[in-house]
Amino acid sequence: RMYEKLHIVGEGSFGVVYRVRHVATRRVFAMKKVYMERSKEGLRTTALDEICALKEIRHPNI
Ligand SMILES: Nc1ncnc2c1ncn2[C@@H]1O[C@H](COP(=O)(O)OP(=O)(O)OP(=O)(O)O)[C@@H](O)[C@H]1O
Repeated sequence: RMYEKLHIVGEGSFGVVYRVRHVATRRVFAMKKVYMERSKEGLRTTALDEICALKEIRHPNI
Protein backbone atom coordinates (compact mmCIF):
# COMPACT_ATOMS: atom_id res chain seq x y z
CA ARG A 1 0.00 0.00 0.00
CA MET A 2 1.45 3.37 -1.04
CA TYR A 3 -0.58 5.54 1.34
CA GLU A 4 -1.52 4.91 4.96
CA LYS A 5 -4.91 6.31 5.97
CA LEU A 6 -4.72 8.41 9.14
CA HIS A 7 -8.26 9.73 9.55
CA ILE A 8 -11.19 11.29 7.70
CA VAL A 9 -10.81 15.07 7.19
CA GLY A 10 -14.20 15.80 5.71
CA GLU A 11 -16.82 14.87 3.22
CA GLY A 12 -18.22 16.80 0.26
CA SER A 13 -20.88 16.16 -2.34
CA PHE A 14 -18.57 14.05 -4.53
CA GLY A 15 -16.40 12.15 -2.14
CA VAL A 16 -14.64 11.73 1.17
CA VAL A 17 -11.24 13.26 2.01
CA TYR A 18 -8.70 11.43 4.15
CA ARG A 19 -5.51 12.61 5.80
CA VAL A 20 -2.96 10.08 4.53
CA ARG A 21 0.77 9.44 4.80
CA HIS A 22 2.83 8.54 1.74
CA VAL A 23 4.66 5.50 3.12
CA ALA A 24 7.92 5.92 1.15
CA THR A 25 8.50 9.60 2.00
CA ARG A 26 6.45 9.84 5.25
CA ARG A 27 4.87 13.01 3.81
CA VAL A 28 1.28 13.82 4.74
CA PHE A 29 -1.34 14.44 2.05
CA ALA A 30 -5.06 14.86 1.71
CA MET A 31 -6.53 12.09 -0.44
CA LYS A 32 -9.95 12.44 -1.96
CA LYS A 33 -11.86 9.28 -2.75
CA VAL A 34 -14.49 10.17 -5.33
CA TYR A 35 -17.76 8.25 -5.14
CA MET A 36 -17.86 5.95 -8.15
CA GLU A 37 -21.28 4.40 -8.13
CA ARG A 38 -22.01 2.52 -11.28
CA SER A 39 -25.20 3.02 -13.24
CA LYS A 40 -26.35 1.33 -16.44
CA GLU A 41 -24.49 4.00 -18.45
CA GLY A 42 -21.22 3.25 -16.66
CA LEU A 43 -19.57 5.70 -14.29
CA ARG A 44 -21.80 8.41 -12.95
CA THR A 45 -21.21 11.70 -14.75
CA THR A 46 -20.88 13.55 -11.43
CA ALA A 47 -17.85 11.41 -10.53
CA LEU A 48 -16.31 11.98 -13.97
CA ASP A 49 -17.00 15.73 -13.80
CA GLU A 50 -15.29 15.93 -10.40
CA ILE A 51 -12.23 13.99 -11.62
CA CYS A 52 -11.98 16.11 -14.80
CA ALA A 53 -12.25 19.35 -12.80
CA LEU A 54 -9.55 18.27 -10.33
CA LYS A 55 -7.25 17.22 -13.20
CA GLU A 56 -7.49 20.75 -14.68
CA ILE A 57 -6.55 22.55 -11.47
CA ARG A 58 -2.91 23.57 -11.07
CA HIS A 59 -2.14 24.39 -7.45
CA PRO A 60 0.62 23.23 -5.08
CA ASN A 61 -1.96 21.78 -2.70
CA ILE A 62 -3.72 19.69 -5.33
N1 LIG B 1 -6.46 19.37 -0.23
C1 LIG B 1 -7.08 19.38 0.96
N2 LIG B 1 -6.37 19.58 2.09
C2 LIG B 1 -6.97 19.57 3.31
N3 LIG B 1 -8.27 19.37 3.49
C3 LIG B 1 -9.03 19.17 2.41
C4 LIG B 1 -8.49 19.15 1.08
N4 LIG B 1 -9.49 18.93 0.21
C5 LIG B 1 -10.61 18.82 0.95
N5 LIG B 1 -10.35 18.96 2.27
C6 LIG B 1 -11.32 18.88 3.39
O1 LIG B 1 -12.31 17.91 3.08
C7 LIG B 1 -13.61 18.49 3.05
C8 LIG B 1 -14.40 17.90 1.90
O2 LIG B 1 -13.83 18.35 0.70
P1 LIG B 1 -14.56 18.20 -0.68
O3 LIG B 1 -13.70 18.83 -1.72
O4 LIG B 1 -14.92 16.75 -0.85
O5 LIG B 1 -15.93 18.94 -0.51
P2 LIG B 1 -16.32 20.49 -0.44
O6 LIG B 1 -15.69 21.19 -1.60
O7 LIG B 1 -16.05 20.98 0.94
O8 LIG B 1 -17.88 20.41 -0.64
P3 LIG B 1 -18.74 20.24 -1.97
O9 LIG B 1 -17.96 19.35 -2.90
O10 LIG B 1 -19.99 19.58 -1.48
O11 LIG B 1 -18.94 21.62 -2.47
C9 LIG B 1 -13.37 19.99 2.94
O12 LIG B 1 -14.39 20.73 3.53
C10 LIG B 1 -12.05 20.17 3.65
O13 LIG B 1 -12.28 20.27 5.04
